[in-house]
Amino acid sequence: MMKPSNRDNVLEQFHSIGIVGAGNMGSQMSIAFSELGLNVSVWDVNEENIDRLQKWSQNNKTKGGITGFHDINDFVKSLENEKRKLFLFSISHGNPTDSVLGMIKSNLNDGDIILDGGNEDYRRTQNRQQECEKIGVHWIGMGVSGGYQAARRGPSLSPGGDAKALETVMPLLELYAARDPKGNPCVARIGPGGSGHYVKMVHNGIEGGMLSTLAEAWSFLHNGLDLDYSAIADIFSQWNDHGELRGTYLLDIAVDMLRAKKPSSVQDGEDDKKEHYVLDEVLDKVVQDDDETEGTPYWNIMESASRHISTPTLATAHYLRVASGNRAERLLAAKKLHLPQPRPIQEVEDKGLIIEHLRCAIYSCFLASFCQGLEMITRASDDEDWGIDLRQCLRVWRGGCIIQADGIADLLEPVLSTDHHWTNLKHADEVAGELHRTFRSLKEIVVQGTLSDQYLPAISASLEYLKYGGGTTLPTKFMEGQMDFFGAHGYNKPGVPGEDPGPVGKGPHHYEWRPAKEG
Ligand SMILES: NC(=O)C1=CN([C@@H]2O[C@H](COP(=O)(O)OP(=O)(O)OC[C@H]3O[C@@H](n4cnc5c(N)ncnc54)[C@H](OP(=O)(O)O)[C@@H]3O)[C@@H](O)[C@H]2O)C=CC1
Ligand SMILES: O=C(CO)[C@H](O)[C@H](O)COP(=O)(O)O
Repeated sequence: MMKPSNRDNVLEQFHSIGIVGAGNMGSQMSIAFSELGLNVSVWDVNEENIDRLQKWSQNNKTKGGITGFHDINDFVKSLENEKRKLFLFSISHGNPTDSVLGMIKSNLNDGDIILDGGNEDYRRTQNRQQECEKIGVHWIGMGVSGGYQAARRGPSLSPGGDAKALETVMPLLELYAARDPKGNPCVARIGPGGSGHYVKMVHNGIEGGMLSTLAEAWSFLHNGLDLDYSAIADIFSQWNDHGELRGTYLLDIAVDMLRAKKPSSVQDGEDDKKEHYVLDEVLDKVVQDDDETEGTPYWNIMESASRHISTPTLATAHYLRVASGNRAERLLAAKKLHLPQPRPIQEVEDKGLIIEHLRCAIYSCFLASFCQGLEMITRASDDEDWGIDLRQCLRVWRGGCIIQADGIADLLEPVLSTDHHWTNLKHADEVAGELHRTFRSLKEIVVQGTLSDQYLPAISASLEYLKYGGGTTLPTKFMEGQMDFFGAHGYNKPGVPGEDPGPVGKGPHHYEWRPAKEG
């Protein structure tokens, strides 16, 4: 935990910060930094956002104060008195970020630092780093996790970029970041280049796998076991309290979400003394990405495919979202397909036992999501020479972020604390032991769920991931034969040294399975 004297030292170095963007995240970051004692200047292309924040600041005095600007040049000028200007961007990724950089670039000086706290494709981050380097400015791609509330009380941060610039800003970031249960700040220097944004992208991939698994579990309990929201909230609360799923942020918020009720209005067709669950006014459409407002799950899929990492839980979670987003198309397909809908599981002898299987299955899927994500990070770090230490990723994810899962972090911490270079976490005895132990439950849930037509995309993808990711004789033997038949792609032979198992590489053998007809 940072001592008060350290805090004063930090504030001696950083008097002010310029925040670009006053939307969900930027507005709360502005308040947080002014509460820490910095003078906050803030600009947003959307003037209403600035006016709203300015009004808040007039009614709520903070230590440092907040000054909103409509004019971007005045905004940059307000930071001129500092030894170096420090900016924090929190706006839409891609072209909007490029356009704002373009607007302020001529007013930047050698030594200025820009923290990009939005989500971003790491390659675009690296392009900006190169562009800024030419004028001595440091662009740091910084993953920020925990949502708008954490942006105010302290998020989990994964900054990546120039080592010296990172060293400069770390004391301030440590002051701002969330704390883990031991009081350590959830921020670490991830590495050079776009490594920080890469790690945040993977965080969001794991987040997707966990979100889908939990949504499927909620539906299983509600439709398959006929439990009401209040009963499901109680179950989630127990799971979050102790055992392998303890300290899982998404379970924690699920409990409150399942209990949230509001008065029904006359427009709802109810009399105004009645209440309804807020969840019941939420449609099943997840539209981010479908409407181009996000990119992280999509980047995850592209990344895992291009780096040859099998990430079915993360990918399938995203495809569920995509299918959910286009509800009109889905409803039309439903009319044509006439498929059975999720229904109560028949002849349940022991509901408690199924619920316990479900708990273990969720744990297995969460663990599978972490394995897939961490494997992506290792591969990218090796390819890009980033030297990412997985322990630091885990440290950043210990508190304040969406994928906080104390039980899983406690399992992974000793594994990652060894010097072993983990390219595949299923090779770790502790992880493999847990995946083995929970496998039967995972299978049981997929079987029971399939028989009663539950939705199980991430859960069944995790089961298959474990089956084929740890399989000894896959059906791909047949696939490889067919590919050699039609494409002369070559194959490796069983039991031949250098081929079995051999490196990942094209086999030297070809067979004329059906000799071509002459003439
Ligand atoms: N919400 C969350 O939980 C988290 C979000 N993030 C990331 O943080 C960033 C901000 O997210 P959030 O605050 O939720 O988003 P908001 O939509 O609330 O805010 C985005 C801001 O960017 C502005 N913007 C859009 N286009 C441009 C442009 N061309 N030039 C300048 N500004 C522009 C928007 O203005 P306008 O209103 O006019 O569109 C808005 O003020 C995103 O990159 C997001 O991925 C990261 C972690 C968590
Ligand atoms: O970054 C986040 C959380 O960590 C944001 O909430 C983000 O908007 C989530 O959306 P997506 O799943 O589309 O990335």
